[in-house]
Amino acid sequence: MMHNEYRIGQGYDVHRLVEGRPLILGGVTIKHDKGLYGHSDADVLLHAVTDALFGAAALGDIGRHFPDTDPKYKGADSALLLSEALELVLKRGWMPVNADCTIIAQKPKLAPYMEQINASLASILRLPIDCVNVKAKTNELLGFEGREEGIVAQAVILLKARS
Ligand SMILES: Nc1ccn([C@@H]2O[C@H](COP(=O)(O)O)[C@@H](O)[C@H]2O)c(=O)n1
Ligand SMILES: C[C@@]1(CO)OP(=O)(O)OP(=O)(O)OC[C@H]1O
Repeated sequence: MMHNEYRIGQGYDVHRLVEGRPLILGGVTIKHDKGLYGHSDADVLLHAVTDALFGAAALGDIGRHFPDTDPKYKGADSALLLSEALELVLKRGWMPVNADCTIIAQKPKLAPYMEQINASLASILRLPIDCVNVKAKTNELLGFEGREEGIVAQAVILLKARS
């Protein structure tokens, strides 16, 4: 039984930028000389969105459901993990209303990829395109993001009771 009709959740993730890895953001491969390091495909945006989903449904966090000690998740496609997270949330009686996200990346310029990233995220979340918004910011050369040592993603998701 639902006590509230709506729930909000937020997610955060960071991954290191290293040479010799692809850069995948929101399920989209971005042309760049470095990529994100992780046990999985290190899709920092999808990890933040997954945590926002789990948070809104009070289901814990991504590491609880998909532990980084499990060889099963080595090189895992984070789009599949987010789809699994969505199934759990739907089974709990919730459905996403909208998602709003920010990627903090000094480089590369993400504007040319934004339409594709939004479409990819909307498809994984099974939401209309106008219910998903991804923004990009540099960090004005400040801190580890500004030094291009890593990329951060933040996400907020609203859930609505299905019944
Ligand atoms: N990796 C990025 C970062 C930013 N953008 C776009 O540039 C705009 C200005 O960013 P500032 O950090 O200088 O405020 C931002 O609103 C994005 O449209 C980008 O495409 N890729
Ligand atoms: C999905 C997982 C699985 O190993 O991906 P990682 O690449 O380890 O990324 P991180 O955001 O550090 O933690 C989430 C993990 O559960």
